[in-house]
Amino acid sequence: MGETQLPVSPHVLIFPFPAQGHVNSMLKLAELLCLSGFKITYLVPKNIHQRLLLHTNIESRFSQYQGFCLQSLPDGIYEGSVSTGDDVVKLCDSLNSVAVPFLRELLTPKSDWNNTKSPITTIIADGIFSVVIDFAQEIGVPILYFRTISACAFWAYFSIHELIEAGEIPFSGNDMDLAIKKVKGMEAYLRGRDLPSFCRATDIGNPILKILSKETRETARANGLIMNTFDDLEGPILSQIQIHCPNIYTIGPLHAHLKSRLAAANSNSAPNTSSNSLWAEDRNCIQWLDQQPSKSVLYVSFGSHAVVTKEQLMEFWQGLVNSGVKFLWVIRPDSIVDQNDEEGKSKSIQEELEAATKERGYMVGWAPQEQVLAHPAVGGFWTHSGWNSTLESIMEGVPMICWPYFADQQTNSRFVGEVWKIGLDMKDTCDKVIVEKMIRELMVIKKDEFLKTANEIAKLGRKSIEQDGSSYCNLDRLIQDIRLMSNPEQ
Ligand SMILES: O=c1ccn([C@@H]2O[C@H](COP(=O)(O)OP(=O)(O)O[C@H]3O[C@H](CO)[C@@H](O)[C@H](O)[C@H]3O)[C@@H](O)[C@H]2O)c(=O)[nH]1
Ligand SMILES: C[C@H]1CC[C@@H]2C(C(=O)O)=CO[C@@H](O)[C@@H]21
Repeated sequence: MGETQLPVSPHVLIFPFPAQGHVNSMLKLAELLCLSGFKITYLVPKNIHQRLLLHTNIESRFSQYQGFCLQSLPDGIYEGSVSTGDDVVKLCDSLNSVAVPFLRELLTPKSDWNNTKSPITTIIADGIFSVVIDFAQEIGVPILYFRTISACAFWAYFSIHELIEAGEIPFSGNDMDLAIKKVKGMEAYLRGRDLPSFCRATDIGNPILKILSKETRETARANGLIMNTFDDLEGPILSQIQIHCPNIYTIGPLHAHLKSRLAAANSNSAPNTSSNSLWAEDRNCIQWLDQQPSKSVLYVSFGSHAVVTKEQLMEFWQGLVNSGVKFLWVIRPDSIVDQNDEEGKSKSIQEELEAATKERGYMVGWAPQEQVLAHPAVGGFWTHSGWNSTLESIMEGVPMICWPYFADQQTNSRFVGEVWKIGLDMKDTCDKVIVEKMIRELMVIKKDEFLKTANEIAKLGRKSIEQDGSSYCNLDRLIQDIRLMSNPEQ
């Protein structure tokens, strides 16, 4: 009589690019998979590991799931700021050289780690780590990619090859408004200035342009592509991507999807906060918001990489104050660039602004953003158009002013302004006069119009994560596929 084998329990290794926007969404996915009983090993550099322990409730949150392990990478990974293409290259290079040898040692059948844990049955790697595809194929473990950006930005990156071939990049003149024709499906509205910022390089040998173009093309080699978006938002672009990467799981917006699945698992009681912040959140701003009228406050935040000069900061501040609209402004401690040599001076500028702002606004170093955007007093979001921020704003029906800083943000902001029509794209030139004009347009002159469209899209987003919605079904399919990967014979 043959022995019946017990099904192997899925154990997923999740490996995000070590930056706030990536760690955040991939940790939300980790928790969703934990809810299905999967074991998860979540791999981050030591500095990110420490910051998660310091600023979030990750330990208590994940203690309810058996088999969640926050695993540190060894030393040798670039820990400096990531605000330019060169910084990104340094970080990618260090990860590529440290991570694979470490994984090889960790996952070797004889390692102590492997003997105390069950074997890894699937790897989910950030969609810019093709070295991990090579490694996964070498050890025979299925690999899924998770690209944390929008489908529209992904598709623009994917098309860099065609853009170069057609001579659309590098740009031949100074006209950034010239229509771009070689990103299929976006011919009607994409201009040079809307391509991911690294496409502005004057030389096709530019390292970050080469890396992101190559890494994006490699996606087709993974067993599937997970995306934090929903079909009703980016359907036509997803169809373009699907021609090259047929197995796509659109399961977003992940922050809202996790909230709703946690509520269902806990019989609808409000879930604990799932903050994944790498900075300490200043929660006092919620009390300040409680005192403001409905939809009256503009929330201002530029995410985790953007930096501004002192001059830019002053222009922004004057535009904000002149608009007459109240604001809640996040100024990250490390976000003013000329701080290094004159730290005392910049600090005093920040303090000066804070003192002068008391009448009209409130400033914090880092906010509980999801809660802020859900607050009834918030009527607009001046954002850098990072993809998590964009999705969080969309789900709360909050219209946006976009000031894209780098990478995918240039493309996201075009979609917000021109395709979804839920905000204004303020890219490239933004002095105090433009800032004031944009704020008044969003928060006063066209307020009702923007709120109406934003609410319509928010409704579609909510529908996608309800039972039988597209993202809900795709997450179930992903869970099912990971189970099958663990038990290929069944
Ligand atoms: O005061 C703050 C500011 C931000 N956040 C959170 O931090 C995250 C920021 O993510 P995102 O809006 O995506 O911006 P970045 O941190 O800049 O994200 C990087 O990663 C994203 C996903 O790949 C890209 O879209 C961006 O361009 C890239 O800069 C969001 O979840 C916010 O809720 C806070 O909790 N408090
Ligand atoms: C620092 C940025 C370079 C590329 C990464 C990215 C992507 O997936 O293309 C998006 O935003 C960033 O955090 C990364």
